[in-house]
Amino acid sequence: MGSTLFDKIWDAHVVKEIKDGPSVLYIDKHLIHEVTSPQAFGGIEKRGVPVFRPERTVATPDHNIPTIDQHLTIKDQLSKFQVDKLTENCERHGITLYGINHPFQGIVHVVGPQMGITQPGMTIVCGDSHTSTHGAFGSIAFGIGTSEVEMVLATQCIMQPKPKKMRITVNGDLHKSVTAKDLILYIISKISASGGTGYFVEYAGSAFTSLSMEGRMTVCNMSIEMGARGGLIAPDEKTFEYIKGREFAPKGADWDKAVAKWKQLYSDADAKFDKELTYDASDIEPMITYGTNPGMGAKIKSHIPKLDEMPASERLSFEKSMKYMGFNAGDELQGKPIDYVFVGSCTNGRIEDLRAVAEFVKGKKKADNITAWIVPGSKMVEKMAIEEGIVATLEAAGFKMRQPGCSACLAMNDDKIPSGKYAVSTSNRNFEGRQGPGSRTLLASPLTAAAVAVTGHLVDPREVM
Ligand SMILES: CC(C)[C@H](C(=O)O)[C@@H](O)C(=O)O
Ligand code: SF4
Repeated sequence: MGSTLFDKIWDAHVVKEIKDGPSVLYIDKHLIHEVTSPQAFGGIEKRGVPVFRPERTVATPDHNIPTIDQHLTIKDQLSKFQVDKLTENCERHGITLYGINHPFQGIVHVVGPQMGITQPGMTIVCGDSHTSTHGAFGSIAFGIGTSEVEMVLATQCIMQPKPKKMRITVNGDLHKSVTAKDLILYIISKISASGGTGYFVEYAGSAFTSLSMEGRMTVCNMSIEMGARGGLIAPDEKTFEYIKGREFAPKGADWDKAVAKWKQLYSDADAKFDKELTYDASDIEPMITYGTNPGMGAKIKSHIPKLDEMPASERLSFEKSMKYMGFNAGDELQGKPIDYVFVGSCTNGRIEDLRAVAEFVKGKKKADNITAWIVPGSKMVEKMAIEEGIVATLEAAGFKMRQPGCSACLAMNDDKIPSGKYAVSTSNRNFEGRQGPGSRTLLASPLTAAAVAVTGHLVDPREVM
């Protein structure tokens, strides 16, 4: 029997199998940020253990940093402490740090791919659930907890039980103006926010292979929002083209050798998955979430489910969610007034996302009732956005440009959506209070976010193009 892509990579990294227990897995790349690393460094220092392979870890601050006046000292004391700690720890242990104001700084999951650190066939971990993003390059990438961060620092390995394997195939072509974000929101709305629990997902089929690398990252990023351990896509020419020439990409003869190896990374025709799901791309339309988990999504042109359309077991939590959102079962989605638009995050804060927004709003103005924030995913994205005239276009339309970071995706800094306000957000989580206490989040694609910014209410972008 053939092997899945996941198995091929996993098996090549097992250092030791423990009978009926987890495997000891070698980790090629370890990314760290300021939130989940301080205790891990504290742990190894207490034990007097050095960082085993410091050159395999790369650090950048992203969650706690302000997105205004980054050249000044961070005002919030807790945030300053976290970011300073990361700097000190990296200095002490000889770890590469792209600190605040460094030209390579950014959200950790934007930084890895943009630097060519993320490559096919690797195992990549980070103390952050959206590490699944890197699976877009055909790698096994997943989030780990702080104690595992400590394990990786000390040994470059972790103990992991092998997840089950699921393949999600979407055949056919996506309609025009239907994006990667709509594709993944559609899948999560079908299988629910827990439908992937216990699995590592491989995405296959023309709907995924036709996506850009940015689009594939958006899809893999949200694997965790269906409860999966991670998600990956077999690498192809697009993948190689994207990596080629980047800072840490193999060069010269090493490049040819690497590509030859990467070309072996696919699931064999007779590989067996524990679960297979198949969808048709032509059924997918621009999507929006209306509730308080990413599985509560619908086509923008449809309506919030009526109570009798819900399974009886879900009605209570659905009603609670509707109360929080200030919506009613059965409501039409289009036309609902919105207060904020947030374009950014590791899901949709890359250059392609900013381009899509700029292209839509060019020559238009944001609606008066909307506050629109654009937060580039990294300094490199910010630089490109300035050079390409994207920043000028967006500012002329009344959008506020911020500096790179996680920002209002989780509001660990000052970028908070006020209580009771509605935000259409290109991020990945719509939990209660995620974007600030009492904030109400509706997840959408950058294109939908742009259309909402211009009209001031929920709208299918195709109706205003
Ligand atoms: C702070 C961090 C640990 C967290 C995560 O793991 O995902 C954050 O990035 C998030 O998106 O909620
Ligand atoms: S942008 Fe959002 S989802 Fe991504 S790492 Fe930051 S907080 Fe987490």
